Amino acid sequence: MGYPNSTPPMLPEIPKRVALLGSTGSIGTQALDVLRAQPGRFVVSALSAQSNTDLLVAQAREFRPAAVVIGDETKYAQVREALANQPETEVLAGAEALAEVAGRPDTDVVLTAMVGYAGLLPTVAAIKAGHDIALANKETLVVAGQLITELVREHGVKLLPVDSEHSAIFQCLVGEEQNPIEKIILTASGGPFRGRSRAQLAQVTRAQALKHPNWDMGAKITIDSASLMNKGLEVIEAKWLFGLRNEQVEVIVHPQSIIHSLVQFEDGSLKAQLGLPDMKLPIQYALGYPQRLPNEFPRFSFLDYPQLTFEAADTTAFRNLGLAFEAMRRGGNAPCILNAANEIAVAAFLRDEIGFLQMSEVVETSLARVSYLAAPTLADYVATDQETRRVATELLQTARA
Ligand SMILES: NC(=O)C1=CN([C@@H]2O[C@H](COP(=O)(O)OP(=O)(O)OC[C@H]3O[C@@H](n4cnc5c(N)ncnc54)[C@H](OP(=O)(O)O)[C@@H]3O)[C@@H](O)[C@H]2O)C=CC1
Ligand SMILES: CC(=O)[C@@H](O)[C@H](O)COP(=O)(O)O
Ligand SMILES: [Mn+2]
Repeated sequence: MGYPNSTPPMLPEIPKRVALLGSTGSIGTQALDVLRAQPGRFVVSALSAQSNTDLLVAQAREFRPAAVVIGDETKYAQVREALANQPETEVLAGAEALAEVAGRPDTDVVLTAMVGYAGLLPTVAAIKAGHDIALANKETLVVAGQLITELVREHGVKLLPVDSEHSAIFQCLVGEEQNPIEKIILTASGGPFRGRSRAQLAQVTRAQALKHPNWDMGAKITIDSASLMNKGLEVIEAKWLFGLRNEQVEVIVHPQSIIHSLVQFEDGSLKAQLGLPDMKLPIQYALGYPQRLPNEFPRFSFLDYPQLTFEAADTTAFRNLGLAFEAMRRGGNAPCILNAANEIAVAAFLRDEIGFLQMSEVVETSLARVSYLAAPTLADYVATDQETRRVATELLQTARA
């Protein structure tokens, strides 16, 4: 007996064409592992990196996409030369080329695995071209959630979450189309500094912040996890992905990162998705959707995790989570300001220029200083991002002087 109305999983007749933007990063390389393990189901139409030319070239040689984009234009010649004997792969450079490639017609789904605000314009181009989006780049929805979700509806494309919590919620919602959500509960690991006071957080180092207890991720998101800004960004991401009112999104700290998130329906029933902390599953689910593809990923055992624990998030010590909730409630361009200021602050922390707590100060002051817009256009978001980066950079310079 199978499920009612079920059909057996079948190989698609034509492989799905995947444009993988940010292919050299943590999500990008894991996505290529997923594709490699599913021969015949997927082909890679495009790959991109910002500066890691060696890995981008190696990936291009293996996957033979129609296009590769190197973000850093000074590295164009190096990539072009390395791929000179591969005429089927066009080499391009720069941010505009990335958006142009994201909108090419030789693609079915664009996996946005680049980090930061840089995800916004390629995602807009991909949606306008009618491509489904496998969204790892949460900053896109934080910056411009309303605009992106309107574009998604207008162009009739799918917005498939890759972020583990949002994938969990998405998986819980399959088959529940008739049933409104009462609330969602996003789980947070609490990061490496869970339980620390503000006085203790003032002393933590970059090296400590880069050691996430459960996940191996890129540097920016790892710092965001340590400061709980990651959870704040995910709250805003969830609001837009699932069409929720602000008060329908909650956060609970769950240090083991086994329950990836939960949905509560109007009858009080809670559904959760569980698994080991491994991004390959949400990446594969988004790319294979609606199919669950067989794989060899390690399996979860309850006996290895006899205790799954929960606690409240400390928004006094971890100011960023409260700031993100405030930005979500203000709406308009406030989340865009939050995001840009945070990107500047995290980069400064990673350069050892500011302390851990100063990151929240930069975000809070930027939110107070940059002009608020209630109904921003795409051009307004671009301008807000630039203005906030200028303000946040000035704040850092003043603090150093
Ligand atoms: N890592 C994870 O487990 C998870 C990540 N995410 C989200 O996925 C996204 C990617 O994260 P992650 O893989 O960890 O990040 P990484 O830093 O590991 O990788 C980022 C990728 O984006 C490229 N890149 C960097 N800057 C730019 C730019 N300005 N324009 C275009 N491309 C750029 C990098 O190229 P290069 O290598 O050349 O620098 C690299 O390919 C983020 O939005 C993150 O929040 C969400 C859930 C989990
Ligand atoms: C893997 C993933 O989705 C990350 O966003 C993860 O959620 C980070 O963990 P915390 O932010 O909960 O520490
Ligand atoms: Mn996440």
